[in-house]
Amino acid sequence: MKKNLIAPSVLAADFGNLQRDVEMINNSEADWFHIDIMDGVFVPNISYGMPVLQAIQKHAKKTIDVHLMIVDPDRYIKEFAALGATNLSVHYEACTHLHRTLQAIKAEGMKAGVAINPHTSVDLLEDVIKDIDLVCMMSVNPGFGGQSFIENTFQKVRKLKQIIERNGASTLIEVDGGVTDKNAAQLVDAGADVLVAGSFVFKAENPTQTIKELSDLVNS
Ligand SMILES: O=C(CO)[C@@H](O)[C@H](O)COP(=O)(O)O
Repeated sequence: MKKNLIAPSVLAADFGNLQRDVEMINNSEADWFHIDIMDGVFVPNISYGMPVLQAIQKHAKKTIDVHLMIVDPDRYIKEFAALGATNLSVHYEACTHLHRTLQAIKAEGMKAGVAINPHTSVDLLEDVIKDIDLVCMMSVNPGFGGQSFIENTFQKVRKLKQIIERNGASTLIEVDGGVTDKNAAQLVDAGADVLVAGSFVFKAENPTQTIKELSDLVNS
């Protein structure tokens, strides 16, 4: 049976205690670190950039999954590779030559991801699906943590799973935004492989236990 993965979103961590929260993820049953990079242009918020990722990377002992919410992401592919990113996801809506961008990410030794906004149809990925290692499906409008999950995501995940299977691709489906214990099992049933959770983990009284419960819920 495949393992469904949990990726806590560091955006919801306590930046005053960042090393503590990184160690919490290291010592938990989480699988990946999810890192949100926002430029204030592609999305109406600015998160953090290279120096913070460098600080996280110094202590992180798991896969570093970087989600770029920036315009013209090609400019920074080499830098994210040098900073230790394992996966690099660019937004479909931010790329003019998506296929070329995916090749450039892979050429730097990273897994190539494509993030899609809630309004973007999964059908647009069919012709490039075999080149995508990971689809980061946004289940909120990107830019902020703590938003409510958009229910239409379930049918998008099902449809994307069909596209992946029809094309014999091995693309992982990651769902990002508003993930909780209320929708996690249904997302995995629909075909999701990776669940990103920010507020649900970091606002919990016991984040380590919450990660374990979420992982158990989708791996039982
Ligand atoms: O990319 C984003 C937001 O743009 C997400 O990764 C959020 O950080 C997830 O946070 P929650 O919705 O789980 O609080």
